[in-house]
Amino acid sequence: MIEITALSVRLGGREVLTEVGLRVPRGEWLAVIGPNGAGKSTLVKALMGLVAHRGEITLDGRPGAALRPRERARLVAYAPQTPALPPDMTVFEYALLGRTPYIPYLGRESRRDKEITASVLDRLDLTGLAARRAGELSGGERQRAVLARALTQQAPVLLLDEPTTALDLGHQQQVLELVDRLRLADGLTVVTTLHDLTVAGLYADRLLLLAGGRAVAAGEPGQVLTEPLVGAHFGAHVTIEPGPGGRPVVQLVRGGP
Ligand SMILES: Nc1ncnc2c1ncn2[C@@H]1O[C@H](COP(=O)(O)OP(=O)(O)OP(=O)(O)O)[C@@H](O)[C@H]1O
Repeated sequence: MIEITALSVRLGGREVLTEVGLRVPRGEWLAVIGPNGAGKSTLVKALMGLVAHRGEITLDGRPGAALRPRERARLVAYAPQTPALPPDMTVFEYALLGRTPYIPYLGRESRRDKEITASVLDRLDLTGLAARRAGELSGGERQRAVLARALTQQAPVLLLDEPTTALDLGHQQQVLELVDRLRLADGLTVVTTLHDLTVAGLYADRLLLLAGGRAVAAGEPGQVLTEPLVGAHFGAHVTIEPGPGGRPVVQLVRGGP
C-alpha cells in the first residue's frame, strides 16, 4: 500500500533524510520513532507530497508525484503535528472540511457528509464541542479536532504526526483504540510518528527507527525496542522488558545516562 525507495530530502541546505526505504502493506500500522530532529515529520510530509524529495514514493500502487490533490486527499488523510486551525471556524465546520474531496465542485456538503462528521465527532468525544470555535479550544481538544478532520476524510491511508502528545491518558487510549479499530474493520494503513516508545510498541505492527535522517532499525517492536538500540540512538538509559502480550515496555532508569 505504501512503498518508499531511497527517499532523500534536503531542507535549508542540509540533508535531513538519506536513502530511507520502507514498505507498509495494506492494513498494517507502522510507527516511526526516533530522537528529536531525526526526520520523522519530514518523512510523513514527504508521503503527503509536502516537501521536495529524491527517490520513489508509491501509494496504493501509484506514484505519489503523479497524484492530483483531490486524488491524494481521497487516498491519504494527514493529521499534522502543529496544524493551523482557522480560529473562527467551529469544530463541526472544521471536521467537515475532511469531506471536501467528495463534494462536487461548486457543490455543497450532503446530509451524509454531515452524518459522517457527527459520527466521527462522537467517537472522539467532541460532540459537546461541535459548536465551539477552534480558537477557543485547549491543546488536547485542538488535537482531537484535527484527528476528526483526518478521519472524516475516510481515506484508506492515515498519516498521523504525533497524534497523542497533547492528550491526557484516557483520550490517548481513545484515539489509539479508535485508529486500531478502523484499521481492523476497514483495512486502513496507518503511519504514525510517536515519541512514547511503549505506546508505539503496543499498537504498531512494525517500527521504523530513524536517527540522523537514516533508517537505523526496522522490524517488529521487540526487534527495534532493545536496550542497546534505544540507548545508542536516544542517548537514554532504559530498561526494556516484555509486558502483557509480550510487547516491550520501556522504562527510564533514574540517575542515567
Ligand atoms: N523547513 C526547514 N528548513 C530547514 N531545516 C528543517 C526544516 N524543517 C525541518 N528541518 C530540520 O530537519 C530535521 C528533521 O526535522 P523533523 O521535523 O523531520 O524531525 P522530527 O524527527 O520530526 O523531530 P521531533 O521529534 O523534534 O518532532 C531537523 O534537524 C530540523 O531542524
